Amino acid sequence: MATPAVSSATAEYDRAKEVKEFDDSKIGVKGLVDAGAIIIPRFFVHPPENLTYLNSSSTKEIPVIDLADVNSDRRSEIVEHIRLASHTWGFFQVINHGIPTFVLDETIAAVKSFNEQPTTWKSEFYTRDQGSRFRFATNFDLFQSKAASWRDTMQVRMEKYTDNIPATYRKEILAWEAHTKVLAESLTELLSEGLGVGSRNLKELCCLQTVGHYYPFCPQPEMTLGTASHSDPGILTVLLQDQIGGLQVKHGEEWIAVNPVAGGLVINVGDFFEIISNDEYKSVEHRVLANNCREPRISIVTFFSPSKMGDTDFYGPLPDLLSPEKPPLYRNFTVGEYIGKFLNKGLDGKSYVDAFRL
Ligand SMILES: O=C(O)CCC(=O)C(=O)O
Ligand SMILES: [Fe+2]
Repeated sequence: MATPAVSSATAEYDRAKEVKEFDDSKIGVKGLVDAGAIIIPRFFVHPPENLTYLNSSSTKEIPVIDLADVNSDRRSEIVEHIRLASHTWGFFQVINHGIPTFVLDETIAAVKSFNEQPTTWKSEFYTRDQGSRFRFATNFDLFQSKAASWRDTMQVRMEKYTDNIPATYRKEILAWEAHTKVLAESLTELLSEGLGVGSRNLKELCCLQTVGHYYPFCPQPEMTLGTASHSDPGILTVLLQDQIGGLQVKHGEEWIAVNPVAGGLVINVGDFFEIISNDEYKSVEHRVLANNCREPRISIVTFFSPSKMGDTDFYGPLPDLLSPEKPPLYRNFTVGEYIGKFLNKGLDGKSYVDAFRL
């Protein structure tokens, strides 16, 4: 008797069960590696269309911008450099940004150390509870995405209280956030100058959220990703990576490696900035390859997002940028409407800005 074909519904069911078992184990991807996995669970396998150009051979590089003389008569030159980078790439790196090297090193060390604590201790923090100020989990979109990615993430939600951050790492994370906030404000100013609009509105707009990613060695790096392709939803992102590499940014049809620059930070424009700049700045898709090194890859990412999230707080292209020749390219919308779309679908390769395009 012929074996009945497995219906896709059954396959979906099995997948859901396996994902849940993994999530319930609270061991994270690192736990799988520690247990000696040489084959990745099938729910981590990405479809071929996600895995194109994994070994990108392009020699192009995103711009590296030196901020050392930002308060000298070179300022307008730097503003133009940043404007152009944000327009054509949506990504650039900064050096001499004012954050001391020891702060960068200690932040990376703290995230590494947290992830390398015994699984039983770490699993106490493993949760998907959005209300929790400090948490740890494999992929925030594990249950929404079509394929899981080979990384674990700790997430800090900054508010008045910081006592949920484990004491051992509190000092490092708070120092990183304090420094990054100053840098992001100064970048927002430079980006506003590039648009020819005042920066006050944007500065007031921002609240921040930090994640620390841990990409352990992946035994089958050609079958999965570390982070699936996406664009960041917020205004601006500041990203600190160690020396392993693997971050790639989409440029036309190509994937370009964002190679680590010693002491540098990666800056990228988020979807909100693309919209309020009326497409002057681009929010660009990026992804991280599954790590094929024995050494884990660590990155710390701080997202600056609109803080006013009420039902009556509308966002859209900045009125100063509009004229009869330059009509708005987007309708106005609330942050809630936007984030709802993001959380429902997870990282699925493209941004949601088109949902608001006129
Ligand atoms: O780990 C990285 O380098 C990038 C992560 C990322 O794109 C994100 O968290 O939005
Ligand atoms: Fe991102």
